[in-house]
Amino acid sequence: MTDTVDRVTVAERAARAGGRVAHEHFRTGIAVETKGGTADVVTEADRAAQREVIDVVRETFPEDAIVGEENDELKTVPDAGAVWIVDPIDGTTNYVRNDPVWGTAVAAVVDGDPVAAAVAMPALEDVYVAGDAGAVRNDEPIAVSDVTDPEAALAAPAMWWPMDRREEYGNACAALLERFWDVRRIGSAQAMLAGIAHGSIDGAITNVVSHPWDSVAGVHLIRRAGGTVTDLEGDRWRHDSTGLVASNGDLHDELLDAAAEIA
Ligand SMILES: O=P(O)(O)OC[C@H]1O[C@](O)(COP(=O)(O)O)[C@@H](O)[C@@H]1O
Ligand SMILES: [Mg+2]
Repeated sequence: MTDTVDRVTVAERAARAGGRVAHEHFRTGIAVETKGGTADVVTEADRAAQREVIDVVRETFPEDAIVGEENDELKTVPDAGAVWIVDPIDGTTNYVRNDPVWGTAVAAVVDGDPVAAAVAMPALEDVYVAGDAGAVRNDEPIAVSDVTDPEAALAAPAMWWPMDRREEYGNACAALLERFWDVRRIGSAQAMLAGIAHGSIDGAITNVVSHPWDSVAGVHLIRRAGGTVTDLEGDRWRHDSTGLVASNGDLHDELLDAAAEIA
């Protein structure tokens, strides 16, 4: 039986490998497809990168379940057992518009609890890893910000609200702008959560149910970097929670207040 340290090593190896495949196709004019007739975009690079991630995971953990954004992998996280969660390109809209803010996210959970995570951002030459010891970027320890004054803080409306919930999206932005210095929206949820983990962003709110591939790796990074992630009630966030409130810890109550105004 392999242990948590092996899962951290494999998460990093798989994210780097998937990210390498995606990066080979970056800024090459790859064909852009849409999912379900919406502006939700996908490319052959997403599918190829996911296959690469899964191949690397399977070398060491052939029996574990796999949740993945693309293809016909599982779409929800089983409650029991060891599971890998893969977003081959988080920020595909950025990717197809030649913006370097996108990443390959890999998380490992056991019985619903994250034990390892890695987010590779090859176009920025950054790799984030969270394991038992803490969180690192390019092997250097990272930590959440020490901003305590809301009026000096940067916060993000997180994830995505469908067209029939745009009023809530507006409410989230308004609630943040009333309290904080400014908002951030960078187009990749995992990159944004990694931003909270390394201190470039101080918090984030949403009232939607996040896709596990958009959230679990980044949530684990934030916790390992000293931050806090809860649901809208302030209870510990899980992959199936409704809503997500992430922060550097000090600003958490202020962010919970903002999140309560979304709906
Ligand atoms: O909060 P941010 O950084 O602006 O990004 C949010 C966006 O990132 C995403 O995670 C991108 O997802 P995909 O590119 O994997 O579809 C979306 O859920 C959301 O639209
Ligand atoms: Mg995604």
